Amino acid sequence: MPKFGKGFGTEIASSPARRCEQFLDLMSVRLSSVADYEALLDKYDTWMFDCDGVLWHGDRLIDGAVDVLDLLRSRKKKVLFVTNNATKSRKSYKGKFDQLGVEAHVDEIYGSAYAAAVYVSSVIKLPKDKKVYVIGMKGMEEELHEEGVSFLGGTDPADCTLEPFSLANFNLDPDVGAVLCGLDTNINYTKMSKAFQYLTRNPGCVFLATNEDSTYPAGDGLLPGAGAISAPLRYALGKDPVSIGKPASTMLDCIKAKVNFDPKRTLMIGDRLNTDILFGQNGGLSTLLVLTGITTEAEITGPNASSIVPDFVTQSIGDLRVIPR
Ligand SMILES: O=C(O)[C@H](O)[C@H](O)COP(=O)(O)O
Ligand SMILES: [Mg+2]
Repeated sequence: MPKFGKGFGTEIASSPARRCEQFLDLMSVRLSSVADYEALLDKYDTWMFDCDGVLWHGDRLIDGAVDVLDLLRSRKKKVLFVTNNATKSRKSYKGKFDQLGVEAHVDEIYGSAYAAAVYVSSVIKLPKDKKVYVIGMKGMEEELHEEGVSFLGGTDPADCTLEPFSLANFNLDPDVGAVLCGLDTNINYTKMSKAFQYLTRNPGCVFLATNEDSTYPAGDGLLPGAGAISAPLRYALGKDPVSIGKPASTMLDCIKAKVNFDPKRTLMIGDRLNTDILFGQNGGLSTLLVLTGITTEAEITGPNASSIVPDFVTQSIGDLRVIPR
């Protein structure tokens, strides 16, 4: 089983035994045999799946993903879906799973729109008379509504426009206490300008992002992600938002509030090192990287390998189909 290096710059221990432990601890394990995959099944009771790049590309399922999810459920494993994609609410994600013929239940689905709404209502406890200016889509609005948080912007036609933005005609809403920025395929200068006004003119207005993924794997290739949507605001403001999605712990806190699981017997499966794998590591989970999404072989092997090193690597989640039913 080929192995390759984890982090670099680790102080090499003096004793041979400790050196050996260090060496093994710094290595990922590339899964390849039925025994490898069966050992994962024995070791982990809870399986947390990232979605884009692991289960699907856009609306195109990754080959074998459904079979593996069915296998896990047949073995009484707890299956959870943990996505940074804020375009859909938990309920509308359930609709996507249904459309794709994948068994999933709303309380198994945790998206960054949900985590952001919980963060606004329960972590920063935005006062009820305050509002959120949304750069984002329906999913974000549905989750904010579900949490009883007032909002403006988002899918409002007045904001989804390519008309020139007129500052002279803009009425600043003094009740906006937060700007929440997520993946928004209707992004435009009006939304950026309004968000900028709130963040520079409303005292104490907080800058939040659902997640910071630079890109995401859509059906036919890569597209700019939520991180690319908030980037112009970061640059204009000269400050970063509080990012709520993976790798931050907020998402795991939302899951812990609803689901009992043992982190030591939980496996996080993802395609992006700096969100999914780091999220797992931050939460004390084991991590499995698949190469069907963002991360490439070159990022985990060779001289420029990332310092974020998953516990396990396999080409695709579909590889686990070899496990006998
Ligand atoms: O915001 C984005 O860039 C994408 O929605 C995000 O990368 C995809 O989320 P995932 O299911 O991979 O966490
Ligand atoms: Mg992904």
